[in-house]
Amino acid sequence: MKKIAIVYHSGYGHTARQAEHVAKGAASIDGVRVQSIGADAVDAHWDDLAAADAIIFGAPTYMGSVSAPFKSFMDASSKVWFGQGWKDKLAAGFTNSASQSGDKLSALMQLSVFAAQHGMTWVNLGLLPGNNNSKGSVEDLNRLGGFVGAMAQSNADEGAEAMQLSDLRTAEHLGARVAQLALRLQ
Ligand SMILES: Cc1cc2nc3c(=O)[nH]c(=O)nc-3n(C[C@H](O)[C@H](O)[C@H](O)COP(=O)(O)O)c2cc1C
Repeated sequence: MKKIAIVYHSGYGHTARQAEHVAKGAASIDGVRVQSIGADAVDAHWDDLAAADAIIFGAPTYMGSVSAPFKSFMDASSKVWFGQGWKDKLAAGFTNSASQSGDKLSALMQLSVFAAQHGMTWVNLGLLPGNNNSKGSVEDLNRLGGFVGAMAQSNADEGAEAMQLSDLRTAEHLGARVAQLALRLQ
């Protein structure tokens, strides 16, 4: 069994829903066990992260970067960094924000640099952009056109239940991709 951990923060539930779909995608692959961990509850789960084959990081984009509780988790992980305890594990990332762009790429770049500092191997989204030609639509997978990780956009005046299904399917794709790659590294 390959172990996939998802560490995420969500202030208002949108990124939590995105995380659920990353987990759903990973769990759809045989031979994989998935564990979702709230970034603010990580203290009970350092051993689980040490045992994981892959860790997928997720945070909402707040002020053009990952949210503060997620950054606290990043800083707390420096204890692991000293011993390079996550070296060569797979890593991937996802983020969600209100604007179509909203500087989500900045948050994903933070996550990928974070993974690199830990010596992890970054898994990109592996999808061509959707909704970028005259036949495209918001229903397209990867409609926001990210490459580094999975993006989702949530209207500022709506709850997580109103999130775009295409963004949730894109999250599922990322989870499944990480699980498949983890299995390839037997
Ligand atoms: C403090 C704060 C800062 C935010 N900054 C951004 C931003 O930089 N770009 C953006 O598009 N949306 C921004 N938003 C909107 C959130 O990204 C959006 O509401 C998101 O769906 C929240 O995810 P969550 O429910 O998982 O917390 C911000 C929201 C808050 C509360």
